Order: sequence, then C-alpha cells, then structure tokens
Amino acid sequence: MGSLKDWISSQLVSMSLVSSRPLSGSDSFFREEPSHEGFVDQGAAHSNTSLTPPILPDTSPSVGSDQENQSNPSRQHVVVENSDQSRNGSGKKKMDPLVRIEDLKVKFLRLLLRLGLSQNNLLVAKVLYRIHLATLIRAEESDLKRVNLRSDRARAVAAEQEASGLPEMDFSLRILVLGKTGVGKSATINSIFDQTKTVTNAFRPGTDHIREVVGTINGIRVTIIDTPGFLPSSTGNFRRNKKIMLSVKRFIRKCPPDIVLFFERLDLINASYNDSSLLKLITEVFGPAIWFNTILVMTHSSSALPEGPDGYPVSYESYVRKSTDMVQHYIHQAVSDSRLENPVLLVENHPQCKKNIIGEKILPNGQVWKSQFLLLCLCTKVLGDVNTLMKFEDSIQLGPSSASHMPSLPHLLSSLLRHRSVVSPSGVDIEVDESLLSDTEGEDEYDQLPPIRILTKSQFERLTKSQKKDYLDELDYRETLYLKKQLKEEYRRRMEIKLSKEENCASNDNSDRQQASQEEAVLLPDMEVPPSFGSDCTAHRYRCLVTGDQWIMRPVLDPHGWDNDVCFDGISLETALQINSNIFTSVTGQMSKDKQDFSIQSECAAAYSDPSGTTYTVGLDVQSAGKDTIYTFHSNTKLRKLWRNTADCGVSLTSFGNKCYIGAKLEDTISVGKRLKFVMNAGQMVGPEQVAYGGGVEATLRGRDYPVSNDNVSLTMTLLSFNKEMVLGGNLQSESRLGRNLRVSVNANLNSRKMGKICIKTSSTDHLQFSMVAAFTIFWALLRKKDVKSTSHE
Ligand SMILES: Nc1nc2c(ncn2[C@@H]2O[C@H](COP(=O)(O)OP(=O)(O)OP(=O)(O)O)[C@@H](O)[C@H]2O)c(=O)[nH]1
Ligand SMILES: [Mg+2]
Repeated sequence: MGSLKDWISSQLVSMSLVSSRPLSGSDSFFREEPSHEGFVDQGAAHSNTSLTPPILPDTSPSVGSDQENQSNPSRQHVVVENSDQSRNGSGKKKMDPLVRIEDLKVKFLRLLLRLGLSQNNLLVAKVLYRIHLATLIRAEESDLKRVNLRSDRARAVAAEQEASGLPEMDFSLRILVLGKTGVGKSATINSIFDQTKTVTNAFRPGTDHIREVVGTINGIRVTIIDTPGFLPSSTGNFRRNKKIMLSVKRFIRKCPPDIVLFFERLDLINASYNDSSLLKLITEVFGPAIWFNTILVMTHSSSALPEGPDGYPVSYESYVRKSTDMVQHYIHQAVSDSRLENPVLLVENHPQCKKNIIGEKILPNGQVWKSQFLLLCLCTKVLGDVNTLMKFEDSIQLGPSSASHMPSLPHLLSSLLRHRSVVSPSGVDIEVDESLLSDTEGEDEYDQLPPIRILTKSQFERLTKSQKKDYLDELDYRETLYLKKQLKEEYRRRMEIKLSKEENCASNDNSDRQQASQEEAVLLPDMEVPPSFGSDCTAHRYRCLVTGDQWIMRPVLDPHGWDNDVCFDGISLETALQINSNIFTSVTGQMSKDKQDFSIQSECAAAYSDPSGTTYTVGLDVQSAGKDTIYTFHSNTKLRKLWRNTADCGVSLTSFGNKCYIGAKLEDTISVGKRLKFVMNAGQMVGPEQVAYGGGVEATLRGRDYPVSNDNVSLTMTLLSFNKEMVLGGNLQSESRLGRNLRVSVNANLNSRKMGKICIKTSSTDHLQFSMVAAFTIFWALLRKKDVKSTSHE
C-alpha cells in the first residue's frame, strides 16, 4: 500500500527528485569480492549496486555537438580511497557516509581537471546532480543544510588539491570488452592506448583467449580485459558463444570490472539487425545486472551514411540515434525491462580517421571520442561508488516487475473527491447552461450596438496609438457580446428540441433541424504526425471528420511505439448516445497494443435525469496498470435541492489484483451569483485493513465574461488523513487575460509538509511580449545565480 508520503510526492510531479531512473540492481554479476590489486580498497564495502544518473530525454546518444552525452546506469565494485584514510592509514575506520561522498565528489572533479575535461559538461552536471540527490535521500534532516552548503565547495577544494597535488590520488579503471568477432574490440583497445597492445585481424577471429591489457592514460591506470568475439547468433554457434561467456565469467569472478563495453558496428545496424538471442544469452550467463554498467560502443562511426528516402544521405545524428535505439531496444527485450538506458560511445579506429589540430581522432560530429570514453568511464565508476556508499542495494532489479503494484489509498480517495461526473446529452457543461439561463441582463445587447465600420489594414495603420487601442477594444467588446449571443441561441435551440421531444409531437421541421445539425461535418483538430513523417505515406496525411454518426475514432500517435515508421500503435474512441429523453450514455477509451504490451483506458457512464432535476449516474472505468487491470465502478446521485445549491453523493468500488477498495463521498456546491461558486466535499476510502479520510473546500471566482472567456481564480484547501498522518494542502489556480494578446495561468500549491510547486504559464501572440518574457527569464536566472554565489560565499 502506497504511503501518504508517496502520494504527496506524486502530487508534486515537477519536483519529483525521487522519480529518477532505476537506481540500482542486484544480481550475480558483481559480487562482494576482494578488489583487484590495482585498486586500493580502503575498507569500503564492495557492492553490487548502481546509481543511474538522470537521463534527460533531450540528451541523445553521443550526437550532441559537444561532448555532452547521456549518462548511464552503472554498477561497480568500489574503490573508496579517501584522503584522510590514505594519510593516517586507518583504512578500516568507518567514516560518515556524507563525508565520504564529499571526498568522492572532490576526487571526481580532480580527475576531470587532470584529464582536461570540462566541468561544465552536461554529463558532469548530471553526475553531480545525481550525487547530490543520493545524498539528500540518505541525509538526515539535520544534515540537509550541511549537504546544500557543501555542494558548492567541492569545486574549489578540487582545484586546490589538484594544484598542490595533495593528497595523492589513487584511481584506476578496470574494463571488460564484449561483442561479436570482428566488431573492433581489440582495435579499440589499441586506439585507447595509442599503441598496438593486442592483435587485430580483418579476416578471421583475432583474439583467441582472454587477456588483460594494462596501460596508463593521463596518469590513470587502465586495465582492459580483451575477450574472444562471439560468433553471429545462430543455433550452431550457441554452445560456442556460451562457452566463451562462461570462461569470461570465470575470469572476472575474482576481480570484477568497473565497466563493461559492449561493441557493435554502427555501419552494420540496419532494419535486419537482430541480436536478441546473443543478448539474451549474455543476460542469462552474466545476469541482467551486467547491463547496469554497460556502455554501448559503436565502432566504424565515420562510415558513409546510408541514403534516406529522399535520395540524400540521412543526417549523422538521426542515423546514430536510430541505430543505437535499435540496439537498446534489443537489450530491453533481453532483460525484459525498458527502463534501462545505456550510454553510447561512438568510436572510429581507422588509421585514416579525421584528426583535429592536436592530433586527436574526431568523429563526423566533431567529437573527440577518446576523451568522451574517459569521461563516460569516470562517471560510470564514480556513480557506482556513490551507490555503494549510500547503500542503494536492491532498490531496483531489472526484469519484468514481479511485485504487484498496490494502489495508494490517498490517491484513490483524492481522485474520488475530484471526480465529477456530468453527463449531458449534448456534451455541454450543465453549469454553462445554467449560467446562460441566469444571464438575462445583456439579452439583446449585441443587436442594439450601433454599426461599426471595419477598417482595412492601411486605414488601421493610419490611426494614432490611442485610436488603435480604442478600435481594438471595441472589436473585443463586440466579439464577446457576439459569442455570448451565439451561446444563448444554441442553448435555446437545444431546449426547444428537448421540449418538442418531451411533448412527443416533434414537428418535422424540428427533427429536420436536428438532423441537419447532426450531419454537419466537423473537422477535428489535426492529428499529431510521426517524426518520420512522409508526405507519400497516406496514413500520415488523412484528416478526421466527424459527421452525423455518433462514433469518433482516431489513431493514437506513439513516437516511441514499436513501429517506428508508422508510429500509430493505438486507437481512441468516443461516443455519446441519447437512449431516450432522460437516459444518456457515453463511452470514451483508448487502447494501444504492440508486440508485448496491451494497455487500455476507458470510461463508460450512463446517466438518468428525472424530471425533478435529480441525476443518477453509474459508470465503469477500466485502466491498465502494468500487467494488471484496475476496474472502478462508481455511482453518483446529484440532487437539485435549490436553484443555487446542488448536493452530490457518490460511491466507488475499485478492484485491483484480488483486492477491493470501497469509497464514498458527499459534496455540496453553492453558487453565489453568477460568478462565485463554493464546493465542499468529504469522503472516505476503505481498503484491506486501512482507511483514508479526506475533504476539501474550493472557492471559484469567474471572470465577468464567463462562459465566453475562461478567466477564473480558484482557491482550494484539502485535508487528508491516512495511517495517523495528516496533510493539509492549499492550491491556488488562476487563469486570466492580461492585455489583448497575453494570457497567464498560475498554479501554486503548498502542503503542511512544506512541499509545493508554483507553475506560471504565459502565452502571447505579440513579439514585444515574447521578448519581455525572455528578458524576465534571463533576469530571473541572473538573480538566482547571484543568490547561489552569495550562499557559497557565506
Ligand atoms: N574502418 C574501421 N575499421 C575498424 C574499426 N574497428 C576495427 N576495425 C577493423 O576491423 C577489423 C577487426 O577488428 P578487431 O579489433 O580484430 O575485431 P575484434 O572485435 O577484436 O575481433 P575478435 O578479436 O575476433 O573478437 C580490423 O581489421 C580492424 O582494423 C573502425 O572503427 N573502423
Ligand atoms: Mg580481438
């Protein structure tokens, strides 16, 4: 059962520091075994965990113009040399983990300085952020201030220590290479050391036994374990490949590597690429955890690019992305988990490879791949060390999620309280109708307006500034009145139809009008098109029209879906049906299906409104959650006691797995005038042996032009109690038009746990306003930078 804390965190989506990618894994690959002699293990426990740096969607594998790259999950055995320990020799002394993390961070920054790698790299920032995050998760409340202050000091300390060369740093890397024969494992090892350390062969398998290649790069001792290549996966080679893997596994048992490099040839990845069986065998032999600290290495990265559908070579970035995505996809299949994201290293070993002025090999995108290699290895290892220190063991395991998910009671309760089922025959919000009905003042205001002359563009240009403003204000005013009038007319028309139907003497005229209105074809908004959009592909070009029929069916775009070319893996469906004058039903749903997964989300509801104004609703919601399905049956009764007061009571029954959750709520809505509305509710959700209570009050003030414009401010207070914990929350939401071309919406919330978020959205069609927003953002960023600086000085 999810706790209240989880629920609160989930409410603050944008603050989801804890919602990063998998943090660790545990399996048989890396055991707690003595480290290699090359490492100085000063008493820190070896571990089998990993810490995955935050992988932001904007970072594509190695295709950035600079060396910014995505980072990776990593898992290493740990070398935690700590300066104090190495000096006083008390290697076994247990230190405060926060101090040790601090030392590790300083060491990481020192290594970057030593290797001449930029500290302002995105990847570095991500690693530092991850370290900070991990520290925050583990830090006690009293340590938080300390942690925040320290994070700014690390750079200065690193620079100081590196300048003086003290304390001495002992850092080494142990790397295992794996891949098919001929992909360039040995050639890459030679390129890394800049000398021929191992044999390569262009025509037959070059490496016939496992061997360690040791060397030094910029003062760092690097040991690479070269292995014989696997044979192309076919049943005939299965036994041989397994034999190689088992011998590698035996070899690394005593001294496990920090990093695994898995090789593929970039130029050989095409639509027919499929190495699933080999990847599955690797996973089976070494355990899924091997992938946690694996870097994908793509050799032959300067090969000629293939032609695209237009006859021109595809862009380097998209080619690399597509190829690496494909390999990653098969790794996901092998581990049955799509959360894993391995970093990618592009390599070119050809002697004629392009070089920069200082003789470093560069890729077509200008990247110096060797320094990228060092950076990736460094980050992978450091994150693994942090992971061990912070004891993130067993936090997450790769593989299909076997643990059954439990819905959280607070979550179920808050969604029950929020759920307001208004089923109306026309799909129009009943409240809008009411508000229109009550608005009789400005009845024919629009018709009484004096005529206005619409100016041409050149006439408008000739007006003075104040005249222009007056003219546009007048147009706005007229537009609002016109829209109000239209809404009212539409409402009246619907009422007429309803009345005539009720009297059961619908005239031909009326039914004709209704028929006509139903058959009017409406153009639906354009669909999102796949990134691989091609004008020749008919599936990418069609538009949707809704005609008289009641069903709206549309394909759903999933750019990350199984079918990269078509991208439509799902279908959405909507329908609303009026069975008789009092009963309405509606069904909306979305389904997607690919080779492995099937997911569905649907809501069906039926409403009966009796002539006294009371509405009874029943509904069934079906939603996929992983491999399970959640069924929620809900029923609602909306009593219309008085004109301005609506009472609502609802019950819900949720079934998930083999558990049932029963909820009930009471709600009362009071409207004061046309613009002010109060909603109060209270509810309870009962699960197996647990109960959650909650309730809230919401006040909404609408703008003068409601429902034509949607200006409003609403203030909500909620109280939730679960497991003897109580959370009070407040939410402010407002949407308004500031000036003619600028809309601003603000959403801010805060709860008694001092967690909250503020979100401001603006939209404008004016260039001036755009530049104002940009200027404001830059000003804000500068202000924040100043704040950070002053904090660090303190
Ligand atoms: N053009 C080009 N050729 C490469 C590249 N990497 C490797 N080669 C060539 O590919 C051939 C095979 O490379 P090896 O390093 O022996 O391959 P391997 O993966 O070690 O093969 P095994 O030892 O059999 O597992 C050699 O002739 C290399 O020169 C590369 O990035 N670009
Ligand atoms: Mg080799």
